Amino acid sequence: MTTAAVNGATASAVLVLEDGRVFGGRAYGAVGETFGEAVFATGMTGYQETLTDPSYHRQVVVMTAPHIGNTGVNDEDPESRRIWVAGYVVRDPARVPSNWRSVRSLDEELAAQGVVGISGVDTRALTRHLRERGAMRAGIFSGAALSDTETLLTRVRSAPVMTGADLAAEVATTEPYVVPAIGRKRFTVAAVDLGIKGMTPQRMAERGIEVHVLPATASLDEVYASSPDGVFFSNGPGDPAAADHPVDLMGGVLERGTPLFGICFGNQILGRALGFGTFKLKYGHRGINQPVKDLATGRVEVTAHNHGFAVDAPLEGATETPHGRVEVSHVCLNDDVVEGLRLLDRPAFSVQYHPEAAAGPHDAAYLFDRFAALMEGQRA
Ligand SMILES: NC(=O)CC[C@H](N)C(=O)O
Repeated sequence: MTTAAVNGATASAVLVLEDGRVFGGRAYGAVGETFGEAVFATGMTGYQETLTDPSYHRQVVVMTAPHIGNTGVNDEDPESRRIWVAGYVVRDPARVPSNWRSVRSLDEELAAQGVVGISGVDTRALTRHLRERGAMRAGIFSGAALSDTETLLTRVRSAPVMTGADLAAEVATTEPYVVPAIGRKRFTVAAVDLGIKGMTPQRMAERGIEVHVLPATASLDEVYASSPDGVFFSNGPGDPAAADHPVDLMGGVLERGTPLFGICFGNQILGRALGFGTFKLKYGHRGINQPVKDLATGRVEVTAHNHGFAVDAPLEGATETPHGRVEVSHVCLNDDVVEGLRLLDRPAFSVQYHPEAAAGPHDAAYLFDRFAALMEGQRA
């Protein structure tokens, strides 16, 4: 086996961070090399949903939970058609997966999909490093890709950065498709796919909504082709500051006054469409137990998050925008980051977190009901 030197010891795979820190481990999943932004995710469960969330495109995901792969891989839990993470970092992979739904091991699945990973990493030290220094570029190298640290570091430092990356169209559907309502059809929604997770249209379908999922590049005419009762903007990868087309598209929807709902990237797009800026968080929110406060009710929800950027808006009071007044509706109790926006003069709102909860707690499922109520209200 090819080995590389890390702190005088040998390793069959290395993780090289752009600031020069190197972690040794063993090849996990596919053997080779990969580059991306190193970020940590704290969910104790739901690794399949994490791996297949298109918002993780171009990111090297570090799992803080020490045992990964225990329940293997099943064919029901993926949130999209493939694994999107650019690389995967774990401490202690399951040797023998065990679950009634499991059809193969995670190691096999990563290898089959060509996802380069590394195991045996001191993920606590790595997470503390990323928390202190911030998310940064990284490379994982194993097999023939191993080389001296200087060479690998030069390559990591020439990989693309996340800031300014316009990635939605790389992961979104290229063809429109329809997710039928379950039971009686009550509403039609046009959903702009910026990297949508499969559970999102599912949660709408469960509420009698027929969802017309459209490519990220859809025009305003295409959005309105199905005569929708509401328009939805999904989660997705990349920097919202680079997502000019979705911002323009949303501006058109706001002008028409159609009920509007956005999740995660969709919240950042709403922020921009209203004239707010967005900024990069030092290390982001990625996990399934983040406390969020609904400022209108004072109620605290435990929620799923996956975001590295945030909207820059005042937490208190209403702000005048070209589309009427807006207020921050939700805030993260860990760090006061904006977690939701609500327009006061238009039927439009969005959240930075994940009410579809795949994986994660279902505290925020009421937001899909709120969207249905907005559409009901417009009809009356
Ligand atoms: N899950 C998402 O929609 C993520 C949005 C954006 N790419 C961010 O990292 O903040």
